[in-house]
Amino acid sequence: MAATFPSVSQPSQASLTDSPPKLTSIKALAAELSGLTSIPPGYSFQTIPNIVNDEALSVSEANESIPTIDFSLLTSSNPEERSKVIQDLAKACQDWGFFMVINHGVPESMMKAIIEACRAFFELPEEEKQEFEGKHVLDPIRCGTSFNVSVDKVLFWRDFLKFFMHPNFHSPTKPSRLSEIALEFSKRVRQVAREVLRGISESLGLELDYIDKALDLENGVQILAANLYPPCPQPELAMGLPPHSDQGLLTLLIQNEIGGLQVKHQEKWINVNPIPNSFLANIGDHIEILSNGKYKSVLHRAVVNNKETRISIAMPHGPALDAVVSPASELRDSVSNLPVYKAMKYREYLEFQQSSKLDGKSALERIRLTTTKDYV
Ligand SMILES: O=C(O)CCC(=O)C(=O)O
Ligand SMILES: [Fe+2]
Repeated sequence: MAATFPSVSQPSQASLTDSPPKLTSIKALAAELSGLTSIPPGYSFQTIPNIVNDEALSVSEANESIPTIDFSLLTSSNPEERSKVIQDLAKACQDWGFFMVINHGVPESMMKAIIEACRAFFELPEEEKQEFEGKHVLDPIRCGTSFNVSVDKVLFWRDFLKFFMHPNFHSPTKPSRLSEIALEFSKRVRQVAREVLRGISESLGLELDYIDKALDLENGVQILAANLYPPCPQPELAMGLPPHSDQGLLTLLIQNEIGGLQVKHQEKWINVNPIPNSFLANIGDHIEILSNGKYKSVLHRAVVNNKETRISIAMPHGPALDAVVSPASELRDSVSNLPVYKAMKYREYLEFQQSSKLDGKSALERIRLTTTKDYV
């Protein structure tokens, strides 16, 4: 659907004409607003509890305690090194759900090239980007603004481009170099994700290839989700992306040098500034389901700033669309042996999460089994 902004979102004191232009991206709106000091009311979370108000008070400046995983040790032939990194991974997943992956072997030049190619996509004329405006969450290529303009009550200060890179590779045809760069990059990143998932499998006490086989990762879904957050005149009132967890198994994220990602850890928002040339990895809802809650997906959000454009590229890696995900029987509670989550096809979960309001961990809560009648 075309993202025609509601009239409330038009800038009140802007030099816009009486019939407001059809703005389809926050990039276009930010350009319209240039030189102004306030945002349109349709972007203000000021009156919405728990979004920008009280939680902003507890932002911690430090990110040094976010764990680091040395990827090269995951493929080490030295059993001691391997067992140490599996323990590190178990601790990172249990304590944080987030970790930085270093020494992963993906060339830095490739990481920079994909960020620049996505930036070039966002800089295309609005009409050209609209060719790639998907209608359905499972459309292989989709760009737009906010999260889901048909359900977002307040709009997010964010444009996005999403495309499926696996099991079938898709990519916008413009700018011309994007497709070639994304194809090569997707293969390299997928190898990293699968190796980390093998490590996670082992760290849970499962067979190395348990996740791979149980969830048919040969046909696993790999998406590239590029996010653009232009400078915002009132960053304290707006939000790039609200608190949410990711749906897949493992997301690998890269970004330009501008901060904005915050991770919720022990009831505090922690600013994350990834180490250059690393991937920021996080556990998605489907690891929480598979591990029956032993590893939990973690809330994170993107805040905006008034100085520079931030670009991030999140690459969620999930099960195959038709894989049914349920808690591994090996990991169920040893006393009651009950699964905590309902079994569900990945496709259905994706449709649900992506078509509703992005709201914390509400998608996962929907399949949580809480009463004995749930089990019959
Ligand atoms: O921009 C960011 O750092 C966060 C992006 C994100 O959480 C997502 O795309 O799921
Ligand atoms: Fe996310």
